[in-house]
This record gives sequence, structure tokens and C-alpha cells, in this order.
Amino acid sequence: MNYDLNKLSTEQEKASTLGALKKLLDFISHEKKNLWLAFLAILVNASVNLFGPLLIGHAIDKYVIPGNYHGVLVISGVLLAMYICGLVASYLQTILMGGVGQRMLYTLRNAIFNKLQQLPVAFFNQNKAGDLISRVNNDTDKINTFFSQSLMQFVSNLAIMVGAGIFLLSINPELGAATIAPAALAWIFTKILSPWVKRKNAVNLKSVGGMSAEIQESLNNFKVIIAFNRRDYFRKRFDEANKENYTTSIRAGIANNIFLPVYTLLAGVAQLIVLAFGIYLISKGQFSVGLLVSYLSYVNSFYNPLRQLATLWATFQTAMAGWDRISNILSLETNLVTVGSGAVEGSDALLEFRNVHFAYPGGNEILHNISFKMQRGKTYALVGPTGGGKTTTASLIARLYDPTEGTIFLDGKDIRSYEPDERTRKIGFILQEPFLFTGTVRDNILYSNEAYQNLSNDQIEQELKKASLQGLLDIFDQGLDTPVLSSGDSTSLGQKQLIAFMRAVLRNPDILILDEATANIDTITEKLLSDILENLPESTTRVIIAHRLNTIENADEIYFVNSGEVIAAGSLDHAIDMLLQGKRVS
Ligand SMILES: Nc1ncnc2c1ncn2[C@@H]1O[C@H](COP(=O)(O)OP(=O)(O)OP(=O)(O)O)[C@@H](O)[C@H]1O
Repeated sequence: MNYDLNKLSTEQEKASTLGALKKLLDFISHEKKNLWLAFLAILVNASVNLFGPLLIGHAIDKYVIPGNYHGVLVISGVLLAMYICGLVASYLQTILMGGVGQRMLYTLRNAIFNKLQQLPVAFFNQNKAGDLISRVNNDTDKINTFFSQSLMQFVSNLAIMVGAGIFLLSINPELGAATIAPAALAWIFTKILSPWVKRKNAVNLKSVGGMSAEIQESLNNFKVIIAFNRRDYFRKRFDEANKENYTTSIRAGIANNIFLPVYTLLAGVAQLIVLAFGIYLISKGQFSVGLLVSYLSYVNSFYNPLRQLATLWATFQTAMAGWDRISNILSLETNLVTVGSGAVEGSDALLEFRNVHFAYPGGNEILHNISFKMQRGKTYALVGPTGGGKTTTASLIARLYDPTEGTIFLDGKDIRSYEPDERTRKIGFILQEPFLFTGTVRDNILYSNEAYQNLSNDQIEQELKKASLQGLLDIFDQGLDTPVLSSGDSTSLGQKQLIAFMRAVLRNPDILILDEATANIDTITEKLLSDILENLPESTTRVIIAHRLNTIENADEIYFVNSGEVIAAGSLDHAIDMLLQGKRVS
């Protein structure tokens, strides 16, 4: 399955704007009350804008020209009251829509983050963290800007335009039609250019993602950068990404600003039409000066919102480009679905690989037709040259990926038929690079261990003692309360491995996989770990991946993993022979 978001985005571009908008509006479907209130406020505001000119025109003809200043005063009072109503309505609309926009942003970010939590390892292999962060932070903000600031202005301007259009047509249908005609040109122009504008914005958002990925990569690798004094390398890469962003921003800016001058020109043309046609009608006695003043005002009421729509339309296109990038993530599903046990004959072993082939997404086959069994309570070692496929084999046991062909059985059933909770309870995996999150040793040990969450520190220590893990905890100054940072060096790599070890063993899994889990641990602590492994419950199966062969001398079976094959080595000596024979990665 393709999880590369940058490849997916090309397909997404073809989706219709209306369809995309509908899906997006689902996120504010529960905001109906606020949306209606905001809409009401818009109507009040639009009415003020529409009836104002009519009153002014009426006042000129009825009161100003005949010199009735009392009437002028009354009309002024009415106008003032209307403008105050408009002001209050406009304020209400801003407050309501600001809230709707922020809540939408909140829901959207939660939805993306939750989706990210559900996606498989293959997704994270194919996408850069920086780009994903940019989608969660930056792209959602583009949508928020449109919903909180632009949507109601959009509707409000549209309402004023429609109202002004009706007034223009009803006062004088021919003059009205001639006035509105340039707007039809604007509509055609917008329809043709919108996809191009959206594309330019999409490219720009992608480049923001690219820049964020560069920043993230250099921050993650700052030690190597400083140690090798290669600041210039990342500086150059960042400079390129920044330049790309600069260029795409300029292009998006040009695209976004293309509507305004065209709309302004068309508004000017409409004014000229009204002036020329209006003066002609006055000369014929079919129109009054007051009516022409009102009329010109309505032309403004029609074309000013249109000009604002030009700017808002660009915001809308940017939001849509952001939404495409977000919906790319939301539309993804994990390929690691739970299936029925199927017709395949089960297995008598705790774990069995039956004719398993595996290739990473988009890559060559790494494992070719692998078959082996692992029995309950035994210790297995996977040895072999670097890049031979040991971690890949272990990742399949932990179902981080599914085989491209063949079946893996866990406790007699297709591994794919287990619900994630049940499967992860059965398998403990200590990764080559253990991940710890910010908190304490306790938080990290109890991660994913529901049963012990509510135990006191004393009770946890008792449990650690029972599992012979107390000796490992003693290595930490403040025991369970020792602070841990996910980044930074306050915890050494060896210490991190010990915490990951305690975390996995305490969950009492059926299979415990150790991927180079003792590579950074001193010999004395390593002996401690080996004693702990010895004392695991009898039924626990251990799978040990190790380059240091002394760590696997007690294994019941040694598998030699190389060039996509997993071969039973028989004995440690034979495994050493195979390694010495120089079997290299093909
Ligand atoms: N996420 C991935 N995407 C694509 N290819 C990968 C990925 N992870 C590993 N590989 C490739 O799969 C092959 C086997 O790698 P693997 O990590 O399983 O080897 P290993 O035997 O565990 O090596 P080591 O002893 O160095 O840990 C290598 O050619 C590697 O480049």
C-alpha cells in the first residue's frame, strides 16, 4: 500500500472542490446554532448596507433638493441607528465565527493526530516527520483562517452582492443587466483560474512542509553536525528548502493576487456603463439625479464585495489546498487489519513463519520464502551480518509489517487474526533504539501496561522484585521517580535499554524479542540481564538478536539470517562458521 503523501496528493488534486468542502463542513456540522446566528448577523449587516443607499437617494430627492432639513435630520437618525445595528451584527458575526473556526481547528488537529496514531510503521517510513508536523500545524491553520475570518465575510459579501444585484435589476432592468454583465466575466475568469491558484498554493504548502522536514532533520542530528563540523551541509540544504519556499510563496502570492486587479477593472467598467447610460436616461427624463446617486452607490455595493471576494477566494483556495494535504492523511487506513483465522491450517508451535516473503513498501524483496518454528519456553538467537534481515524478521514477529506472501502463526493462529491488544500482550519487543518519552522511569516502565497503572511505587517495586528486575531499577538514582527526557542525554543509551527491558519483561509476554538490546550495556549489567532472562517464566520464548555471540551461547536454536534466508545453524560453532565463511549481504 502506498503511504507516500506526496504521491497521494496528485490524485487528491483531481477531487472536486464542492466534494472537498462538504467533507470539511462535516467538522462543523454540530455548530449549526452558531452558524445560523452568524448568518442572521450577516443578514442584518447586509440589509444595513443595502437600505442605506436607498435611504440616501430618497433623502436627496425628497428632502435635500426641496430643502426640508427636518426630513434630512430624521433620515440621518435612522441611518445612524441602522449603522449601529450593523456594527453590533458585524461584531457578533466575528465573535461567533472566530469560535467556530477555533473549535474546528481543535477538532481537525485531534482527528489528524488520532489518525497518525492509527497508521502503521510503513506510513512513517515513507513520510518525513517535519512534513507531517507542518500538516498538523500549518495546513490546519490555513483552514482555520478561512473559517474564522473569511467564511462569513464571504457569505456576507455574497449576500450584499445578491441584494445589490436585485436592487439594480429592479430599479432599471436594462441598466441593471448592463451593470452586472462585467461580473459574469469575473465569474468565468475565476472559474478558469481557480485550479491554477489552488495548485500554486498546494506547491507552496508542500514547500513549507519540506522546510519543516529539513529543520526537524537537522535538529535531530545536531550532534553529528557539530562533531563533523558540517554545519555548512545542513545550512546548504536548508537554504535550498528556504529558497524553494521563497519561490513558491512568491508564485502563490502572484496567483492569489491575480483576481483583485481584474475585479477592480471590471468594477470600473461597470461604473462607466452606469454613468454613461444613467446620464443618457436623465437627459431623456427617465431617471432622476437622486436615483443615479443611489444607483451608483448600488454599483459600489455590488462591486466592492466582489473585490473583497477576490481576496477571500484566494484564502479559500489556500484553505482547500491545505485541506487536500490533510484529507490525504485522514483518508488513509492501516493495512494491518484484523482478519479471520482463515482456511490455512494452524500451527502447533508458539510462532511459525510459513513460506514468508517480505518487501518494504516500494522496495526489493528482503525475505525470500522463509519457514521456521519457535516453541514455547525456548530461547532462539538470530545472528547474521549487518543488513542481513534480523530486525526485519523480528519486526514481522511483532507485526510491525505483514508479509507480502505467506503466513505467520502466533499460538496456532494467523497473527493477523489477533486484535492489536491481545497480540501486543503476547509479544514484548525491545527495539534496537529504545524510545522513551518524557516523564519518569515509572511512567516509561508502565507504558502500555494497563494492569499495573494504579499500583503504588512500593507495589511496583514488589512486582519488579518478583521478576528479578529490582537490580536494574537500583541503577537509577531516584528509582521509579528518576526523571527521563525523550530527547537529550540525561539518560544514557544503556540506561534507556534497561528501562525498555524492564518495560517489556514486566508485561510478562509469551515471546520476548531483544533486538541488540544489550549492545550498550556493561558486562556486569549484561550478566544481570542474562540471569533475568534465565529466570523468566518457563513458558516464555526468547528471541535474541545479537552481534556479540557470547550473549547467545545458551540459545536452544540459532538461526542464521542473511540475504533473505533464515537457516537453522544447529550449533553456535556452526553459526560462527557461517559468519566466518563470509556470507555477505547480496
Ligand atoms: N524501513 C525500511 N525500508 C526499506 N528498507 C529497509 C528498511 N529497514 C531495513 N531495510 C533494508 O532491509 C534489509 C535488512 O535490514 P535489517 O535491519 O533487517 O538488517 P539487520 O540484519 O537487522 O541489520 P543490523 O544487524 O545492522 O541491525 C537491509 O537491506 C535494509 O536496508
